[in-house]
Amino acid sequence: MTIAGSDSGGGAGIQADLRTFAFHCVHGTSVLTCITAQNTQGVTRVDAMLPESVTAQFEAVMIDMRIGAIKTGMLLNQEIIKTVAKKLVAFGFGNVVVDPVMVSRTGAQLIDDEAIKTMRDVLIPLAAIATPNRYEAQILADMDIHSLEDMQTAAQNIYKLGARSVLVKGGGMTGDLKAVDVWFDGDRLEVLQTEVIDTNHTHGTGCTLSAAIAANLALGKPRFQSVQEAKNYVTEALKYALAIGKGQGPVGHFFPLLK
Ligand SMILES: Nc1ncnc2c1ncn2[C@@H]1O[C@H](COP(=O)(O)OP(=O)(O)OP(=O)(O)O)[C@@H](O)[C@H]1O
Ligand SMILES: Cc1ncc(CO)c(N)n1
Repeated sequence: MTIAGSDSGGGAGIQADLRTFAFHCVHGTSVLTCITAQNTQGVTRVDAMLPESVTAQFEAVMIDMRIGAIKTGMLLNQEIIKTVAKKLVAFGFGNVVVDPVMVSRTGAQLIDDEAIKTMRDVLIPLAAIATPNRYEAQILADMDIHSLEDMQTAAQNIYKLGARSVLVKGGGMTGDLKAVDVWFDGDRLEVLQTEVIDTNHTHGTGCTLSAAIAANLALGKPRFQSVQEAKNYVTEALKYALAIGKGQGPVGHFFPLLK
Protein backbone atom coordinates (compact mmCIF):
# COMPACT_ATOMS: atom_id res chain seq x y z
CA MET A 1 0.00 0.00 0.00
CA THR A 2 1.08 3.53 -0.71
CA ILE A 3 -0.31 6.41 1.35
CA ALA A 4 0.68 9.43 -0.71
CA GLY A 5 -0.27 12.31 -2.96
CA SER A 6 -1.12 12.39 -6.66
CA ASP A 7 1.32 13.98 -9.12
CA SER A 8 -0.62 15.06 -12.21
CA GLY A 9 2.62 14.86 -14.20
CA GLY A 10 2.89 11.19 -13.31
CA GLY A 11 6.53 11.30 -12.23
CA ALA A 12 6.32 11.14 -8.43
CA GLY A 13 3.75 10.34 -5.75
CA ILE A 14 1.09 7.67 -6.15
CA GLN A 15 1.79 7.32 -9.87
CA ALA A 16 5.48 6.51 -9.35
CA ASP A 17 4.65 4.21 -6.45
CA LEU A 18 2.13 2.12 -8.38
CA ARG A 19 4.48 1.76 -11.36
CA THR A 20 7.24 0.67 -8.98
CA PHE A 21 4.94 -1.87 -7.32
CA ALA A 22 3.91 -3.21 -10.75
CA PHE A 23 7.55 -3.56 -11.80
CA HIS A 24 8.17 -5.65 -8.66
CA CYS A 25 5.11 -7.81 -9.43
CA VAL A 26 3.29 -6.88 -6.23
CA HIS A 27 -0.30 -5.66 -6.28
CA GLY A 28 -0.47 -1.98 -5.35
CA THR A 29 -3.22 -0.37 -3.30
CA SER A 30 -3.39 3.37 -2.66
CA VAL A 31 -4.63 5.81 -0.06
CA LEU A 32 -4.70 9.28 -1.57
CA THR A 33 -3.78 12.13 0.82
CA CYS A 34 -3.70 15.10 -1.55
CA ILE A 35 -3.84 16.05 -5.19
CA THR A 36 -1.03 18.14 -6.60
CA ALA A 37 -1.20 20.08 -9.84
CA GLN A 38 2.34 19.32 -10.88
CA ASN A 39 4.56 18.80 -13.89
CA THR A 40 8.28 18.37 -14.54
CA GLN A 41 8.80 22.03 -13.59
CA GLY A 42 7.06 22.19 -10.24
CA VAL A 43 3.88 22.18 -8.14
CA THR A 44 1.26 24.88 -8.84
CA ARG A 45 -1.53 23.79 -6.46
CA VAL A 46 -2.16 21.23 -3.72
CA ASP A 47 -5.59 20.12 -2.49
CA ALA A 48 -5.70 18.02 0.67
CA MET A 49 -8.09 15.10 1.05
CA LEU A 50 -10.25 15.18 4.18
CA PRO A 51 -8.77 13.09 7.02
CA GLU A 52 -12.07 11.12 7.04
CA SER A 53 -11.45 10.16 3.43
CA VAL A 54 -7.92 9.02 4.25
CA THR A 55 -9.32 6.88 7.08
CA ALA A 56 -12.04 5.41 4.86
CA GLN A 57 -9.61 4.51 2.07
CA PHE A 58 -7.22 2.90 4.55
CA GLU A 59 -9.91 0.90 6.31
CA ALA A 60 -11.54 -0.23 3.06
CA VAL A 61 -8.30 -1.85 1.97
CA MET A 62 -7.07 -3.11 5.34
CA ILE A 63 -10.26 -4.95 6.32
CA ASP A 64 -10.39 -6.73 2.98
CA MET A 65 -6.84 -7.50 1.80
CA ARG A 66 -3.68 -8.85 3.38
CA ILE A 67 -1.26 -5.95 3.10
CA GLY A 68 2.41 -6.95 3.11
CA ALA A 69 3.99 -3.52 3.57
CA ILE A 70 3.06 0.14 3.54
CA LYS A 71 4.94 3.20 2.39
CA THR A 72 3.95 6.74 3.27
CA GLY A 73 4.84 9.67 1.02
CA MET A 74 3.44 13.20 0.86
CA LEU A 75 1.04 13.55 3.83
CA LEU A 76 0.86 17.34 3.58
CA ASN A 77 -0.62 18.45 6.90
CA GLN A 78 -0.73 17.69 10.59
CA GLU A 79 -4.26 16.24 10.51
CA ILE A 80 -3.41 13.73 7.79
CA ILE A 81 -0.14 12.73 9.47
CA LYS A 82 -1.98 12.16 12.77
CA THR A 83 -4.75 10.23 11.00
CA VAL A 84 -2.28 7.92 9.29
CA ALA A 85 -0.34 7.35 12.53
CA LYS A 86 -3.55 6.58 14.41
CA LYS A 87 -4.65 4.02 11.84
CA LEU A 88 -1.25 2.31 11.72
CA VAL A 89 -1.38 1.94 15.50
CA ALA A 90 -5.02 0.81 15.49
CA PHE A 91 -4.24 -1.96 12.99
CA GLY A 92 -0.95 -2.79 14.74
CA PHE A 93 0.83 -2.46 11.40
CA GLY A 94 4.61 -2.27 11.73
CA ASN A 95 6.02 -2.99 8.26
CA VAL A 96 6.02 0.69 7.30
CA VAL A 97 8.46 2.69 5.21
CA VAL A 98 8.11 6.38 6.11
CA ASP A 99 9.38 8.69 3.38
CA PRO A 100 9.07 11.93 5.36
CA VAL A 101 8.26 14.16 2.38
CA MET A 102 8.79 17.64 3.84
CA VAL A 103 11.42 19.44 1.75
CA SER A 104 12.20 18.95 -1.93
CA ARG A 105 15.70 18.09 -3.04
CA THR A 106 16.07 21.71 -4.12
CA GLY A 107 15.44 22.76 -0.51
CA ALA A 108 11.82 24.04 -0.83
CA GLN A 109 9.65 23.31 2.23
CA LEU A 110 6.54 21.33 1.19
CA ILE A 111 4.65 21.14 4.50
CA ASP A 112 4.13 23.60 7.36
CA ASP A 113 6.12 23.76 10.61
CA GLU A 114 3.41 22.10 12.73
CA ALA A 115 3.26 19.19 10.30
CA ILE A 116 7.04 18.79 10.49
CA LYS A 117 6.87 18.54 14.27
CA THR A 118 4.11 15.93 14.04
CA MET A 119 6.10 13.97 11.47
CA ARG A 120 9.07 13.87 13.86
CA ASP A 121 7.12 13.15 17.05
CA VAL A 122 4.31 10.89 15.85
CA LEU A 123 5.09 9.15 12.54
CA ILE A 124 8.87 8.64 12.54
CA PRO A 125 8.64 6.49 15.72
CA LEU A 126 6.29 4.12 13.82
CA ALA A 127 8.71 3.58 10.93
CA ALA A 128 10.40 0.25 10.25
CA ILE A 129 12.51 2.31 7.84
CA ALA A 130 12.58 6.12 7.55
CA THR A 131 14.03 7.52 4.31
CA PRO A 132 14.72 11.27 4.65
CA ASN A 133 16.59 13.16 1.94
CA ARG A 134 19.41 15.53 2.90
CA TYR A 135 17.14 18.44 3.84
CA GLU A 136 14.60 16.33 5.69
CA ALA A 137 17.44 14.67 7.60
CA GLN A 138 18.80 18.11 8.54
CA ILE A 139 15.45 19.01 10.10
CA LEU A 140 14.84 15.67 11.81
CA ALA A 141 18.39 15.37 13.15
CA ASP A 142 18.57 19.09 13.93
CA MET A 143 21.96 19.60 12.29
CA ASP A 144 23.58 20.73 9.02
CA ILE A 145 24.66 17.99 6.62
CA HIS A 146 27.66 18.65 4.36
CA SER A 147 29.70 15.44 4.48
CA LEU A 148 29.46 11.66 4.69
CA GLU A 149 30.25 11.91 8.41
CA ASP A 150 27.34 14.33 8.81
CA MET A 151 25.03 11.88 7.02
CA GLN A 152 26.18 9.12 9.40
CA THR A 153 25.60 11.28 12.50
CA ALA A 154 22.19 12.33 11.18
CA ALA A 155 21.14 8.70 10.60
CA GLN A 156 22.08 7.90 14.19
CA ASN A 157 20.22 10.94 15.54
CA ILE A 158 17.06 10.08 13.59
CA TYR A 159 17.25 6.50 14.85
CA LYS A 160 17.06 7.97 18.35
CA LEU A 161 13.66 9.47 17.44
CA GLY A 162 12.30 5.92 17.38
CA ALA A 163 12.54 4.67 13.78
CA ARG A 164 13.75 1.05 13.75
CA SER A 165 16.10 1.91 10.89
CA VAL A 166 17.04 5.00 8.91
CA LEU A 167 18.29 5.61 5.38
CA VAL A 168 19.64 9.13 4.84
CA LYS A 169 19.56 9.69 1.06
CA GLY A 170 22.28 11.59 -0.73
CA GLY A 171 20.50 12.93 -3.84
CA GLY A 172 20.69 16.48 -2.43
CA MET A 173 24.45 16.28 -1.77
CA THR A 174 27.16 17.30 -4.25
CA GLY A 175 29.66 15.24 -6.25
CA ASP A 176 29.94 11.50 -5.57
CA LEU A 177 27.80 11.85 -2.43
CA LYS A 178 24.76 12.30 -4.71
CA ALA A 179 24.66 8.53 -5.10
CA VAL A 180 25.57 7.71 -1.48
CA ASP A 181 22.96 6.74 1.10
CA VAL A 182 23.66 5.96 4.76
CA TRP A 183 21.91 3.17 6.68
CA PHE A 184 21.67 2.83 10.46
CA ASP A 185 19.55 0.29 12.34
CA GLY A 186 20.93 0.62 15.85
CA ASP A 187 23.59 -1.94 15.04
CA ARG A 188 24.89 -1.64 11.48
CA LEU A 189 26.09 1.68 10.11
CA GLU A 190 26.45 1.12 6.35
CA VAL A 191 27.30 3.28 3.36
CA LEU A 192 25.43 2.33 0.19
CA GLN A 193 27.11 3.74 -2.89
CA THR A 194 26.25 3.39 -6.56
CA GLU A 195 27.54 5.26 -9.61
CA VAL A 196 26.32 8.85 -10.04
CA ILE A 197 24.00 9.03 -13.04
CA ASP A 198 24.54 12.26 -14.93
CA THR A 199 20.98 13.29 -15.66
CA ASN A 200 18.64 16.19 -14.91
CA HIS A 201 15.69 13.79 -15.04
CA THR A 202 15.51 12.76 -11.41
CA HIS A 203 11.87 13.54 -10.60
CA GLY A 204 10.41 10.94 -8.27
CA THR A 205 13.61 9.14 -7.26
CA GLY A 206 12.71 9.34 -3.56
CA CYS A 207 9.15 8.07 -4.09
CA THR A 208 10.45 5.29 -6.30
CA LEU A 209 13.06 4.25 -3.76
CA SER A 210 10.64 4.02 -0.82
CA ALA A 211 8.04 2.22 -2.96
CA ALA A 212 10.65 -0.30 -4.12
CA ILE A 213 11.72 -0.86 -0.49
CA ALA A 214 8.07 -1.48 0.47
CA ALA A 215 7.63 -3.87 -2.48
CA ASN A 216 10.69 -5.83 -1.40
CA LEU A 217 9.45 -5.96 2.20
CA ALA A 218 6.09 -7.22 0.95
CA LEU A 219 7.94 -9.95 -0.91
CA GLY A 220 9.38 -11.04 2.45
CA LYS A 221 12.92 -9.75 2.04
CA PRO A 222 14.85 -8.48 5.09
CA ARG A 223 15.02 -4.73 5.65
CA PHE A 224 18.63 -4.07 4.64
CA GLN A 225 18.41 -6.31 1.56
CA SER A 226 15.17 -4.55 0.59
CA VAL A 227 16.98 -1.22 0.72
CA GLN A 228 20.03 -2.44 -1.21
CA GLU A 229 17.90 -3.88 -4.01
CA ALA A 230 15.70 -0.77 -4.10
CA LYS A 231 18.72 1.49 -4.45
CA ASN A 232 20.03 -0.61 -7.34
CA TYR A 233 16.58 -0.41 -8.95
CA VAL A 234 16.53 3.41 -8.71
CA THR A 235 20.03 3.60 -10.18
CA GLU A 236 19.00 1.51 -13.20
CA ALA A 237 15.76 3.46 -13.59
CA LEU A 238 17.77 6.74 -13.52
CA LYS A 239 19.86 5.47 -16.44
CA TYR A 240 16.63 5.24 -18.46
CA ALA A 241 15.05 8.48 -17.18
CA LEU A 242 12.55 10.00 -19.57
CA ALA A 243 13.41 13.39 -21.10
CA ILE A 244 9.74 14.44 -21.22
CA GLY A 245 8.48 17.86 -20.24
CA LYS A 246 10.46 21.08 -19.97
CA GLY A 247 11.94 20.37 -16.54
CA GLN A 248 13.02 17.29 -14.59
CA GLY A 249 11.58 14.18 -16.21
CA PRO A 250 10.66 10.99 -14.37
CA VAL A 251 12.83 7.91 -13.97
CA GLY A 252 12.23 4.99 -16.34
CA HIS A 253 10.39 2.56 -14.08
CA PHE A 254 10.20 -0.14 -16.73
CA PHE A 255 13.79 0.24 -17.90
CA PRO A 256 14.21 -3.36 -19.11
CA LEU A 257 11.57 -2.62 -21.76
CA LEU A 258 13.47 0.50 -22.84
CA LYS A 259 16.87 -1.17 -23.20
N1 LIG B 1 22.27 11.51 -9.89
C1 LIG B 1 22.09 10.40 -9.17
N2 LIG B 1 22.79 9.27 -9.46
C2 LIG B 1 22.60 8.15 -8.74
N3 LIG B 1 21.76 8.05 -7.71
C3 LIG B 1 21.04 9.14 -7.36
C4 LIG B 1 21.17 10.37 -8.07
N4 LIG B 1 20.30 11.27 -7.51
C5 LIG B 1 19.67 10.62 -6.51
N5 LIG B 1 20.11 9.35 -6.42
C6 LIG B 1 19.63 8.32 -5.50
O1 LIG B 1 18.21 8.35 -5.58
C7 LIG B 1 17.63 8.00 -4.33
C8 LIG B 1 16.68 9.10 -3.90
O2 LIG B 1 17.41 10.11 -3.25
P1 LIG B 1 17.04 11.64 -3.22
O3 LIG B 1 17.94 12.26 -2.22
O4 LIG B 1 17.08 12.15 -4.61
O5 LIG B 1 15.55 11.60 -2.67
P2 LIG B 1 14.38 12.69 -2.67
O6 LIG B 1 14.95 14.06 -2.53
O7 LIG B 1 13.42 12.23 -1.67
O8 LIG B 1 13.80 12.51 -4.14
P3 LIG B 1 12.53 13.24 -4.84
O9 LIG B 1 11.96 14.23 -3.84
O10 LIG B 1 13.07 13.89 -6.08
O11 LIG B 1 11.58 12.16 -5.15
C9 LIG B 1 18.80 7.78 -3.37
O12 LIG B 1 19.10 6.41 -3.31
C10 LIG B 1 19.95 8.56 -4.03
O13 LIG B 1 21.20 8.03 -3.69
C1 LIG C 1 2.78 13.96 -4.95
C2 LIG C 1 4.23 14.10 -4.68
N1 LIG C 1 4.78 13.33 -3.72
C3 LIG C 1 6.09 13.42 -3.45
C4 LIG C 1 6.90 14.30 -4.15
C5 LIG C 1 8.38 14.42 -3.84
O1 LIG C 1 9.13 14.02 -4.91
C6 LIG C 1 6.29 15.08 -5.16
N2 LIG C 1 7.02 15.97 -5.90
N3 LIG C 1 4.97 14.97 -5.40
